[in-house]
Amino acid sequence: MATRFDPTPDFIDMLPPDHFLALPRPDVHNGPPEGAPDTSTLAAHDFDVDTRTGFMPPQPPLTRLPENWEAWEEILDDAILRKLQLADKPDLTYAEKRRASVWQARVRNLPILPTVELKKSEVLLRRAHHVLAWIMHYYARTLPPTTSDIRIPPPITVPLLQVSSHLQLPPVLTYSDDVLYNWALKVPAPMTIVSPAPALDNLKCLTLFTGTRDEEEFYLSSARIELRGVEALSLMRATMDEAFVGDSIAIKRITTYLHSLAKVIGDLTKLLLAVREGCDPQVFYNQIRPWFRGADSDPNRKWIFEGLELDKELKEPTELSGPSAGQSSLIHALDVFLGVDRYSHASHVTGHSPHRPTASTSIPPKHPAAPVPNQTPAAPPSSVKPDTTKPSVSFLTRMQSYMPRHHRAFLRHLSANPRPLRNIIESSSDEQLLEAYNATVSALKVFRDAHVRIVAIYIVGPSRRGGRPIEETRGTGGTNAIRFVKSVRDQTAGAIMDPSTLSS
Ligand code: HEM
Repeated sequence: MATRFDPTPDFIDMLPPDHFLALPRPDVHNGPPEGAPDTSTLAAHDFDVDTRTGFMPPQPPLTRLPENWEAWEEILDDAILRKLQLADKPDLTYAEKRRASVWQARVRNLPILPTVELKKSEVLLRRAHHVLAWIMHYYARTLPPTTSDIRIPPPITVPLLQVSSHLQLPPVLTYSDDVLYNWALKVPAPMTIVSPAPALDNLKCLTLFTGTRDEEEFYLSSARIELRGVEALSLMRATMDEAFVGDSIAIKRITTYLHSLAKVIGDLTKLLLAVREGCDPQVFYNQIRPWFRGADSDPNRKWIFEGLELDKELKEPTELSGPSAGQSSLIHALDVFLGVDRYSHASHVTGHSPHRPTASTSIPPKHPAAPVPNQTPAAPPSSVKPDTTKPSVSFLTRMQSYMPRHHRAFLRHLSANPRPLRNIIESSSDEQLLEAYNATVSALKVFRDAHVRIVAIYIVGPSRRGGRPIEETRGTGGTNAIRFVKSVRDQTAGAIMDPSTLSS
């Protein structure tokens, strides 16, 4: 959001103590000495949020690691080339089984490549996480369903856990691997000093499990939402600037910004629904989605990370949900900015079925490298019955630990806004401002209405055809899918403000 520049220690000293550039970077491992700026990424100082591409990187992500790590790239290429199939595919042939087992043996025989040199570059680390997590999901999902445990071999465990620890991400495929850092331009951009934002129809993906257009469109629908959402981020920033001024002109401007924000959210809804144009629900449910499943989706098999003893710094991972767009920082940012998060992220919105807890319900949300952010006090609307399941951390809060650490820091910064929007509305007694706020929250609720429809089309419908009961239909993030997305939608509606809350 902030313009990029190169802060020097002198500059840092001149900043007010609460300025975001002066804030400590609590989530950086082995960071710079106290008081010195962190230059571990080009964009560290602006939370890696770009004015043109938002939470997506401004340059297309790295497509291949340097030669030292070519063995990982090759084994991923090989998985794609062999067209590896899901082990629980109903009509799996002998040849397909054989291809998978030969590939798995290659993975087990890989050398354990050192990761020290990767740690010099955020871009290398991201690509390494992408490649290793992709290999791990290929490996786990091609193991015969009869295998008692899913054992991840040391050549994957050791580097994946090292890289993940450095990035402060769980060692599993995340939204950043399959959306944020999984794109390239179809037609290369013209050479200019500042590259323009990619056009929404000029994107393709780098890595796919199935090679289908359906899978590519599934990831790209989120990528397009991220890019269209950039205007939302700039409207948030403009609103926060006006809130600082706080006079009647500022209130009028905020009113206009909120109406614009409602329109942007309307566009996000259209982009979400457009996933139906390129991604077939049956293909999604039966061929694509099973690749994403993390440990949460394996209640009867344990995931065992072999080789932990080879590096004493490594710890048994606890956060192992599959990737979910619930990890999109953009949607979280909208929630936080609008003050909807105290409803949608409330601790009872866990997404878990009370009678059938998932593996993750027993996992405390304490991935050491990815701390779960503080909870805002829950304020559920009276019409929504709280879920009585145990875990006290909401699904959405837990999903923040799967986001790139700079984006997590951005959300934390946004939550610490000293002039929260709802307070401004309550104290302004301005009916037009209230109307604009409610229109924006309603637009977000409409987005979530559409999302409920998408989950019904892509998960509930196909699962019914397969004869599985709706109550057992899980999201890749481990939630009881339809029940959870409906609950977040209802909580969003609960944030609409009653005119009687205005001070007279
Ligand atoms: C075929 C397309 C999609 C399907 C089937 C789908 C499915 C789901 C499911 C099952 C969940 C529950 C959480 C979990 O266990 O993973 C979820 C959550 C979520 N999804 Fe999607 N999703 C789709 C597309 C998208 C897109 C394009 C976005 C926008 C970036 C999005 C944003 C979210 C968000 C923000 C949540 C958390 C709940 C909320 O805040 O409302 N989804 N999705």
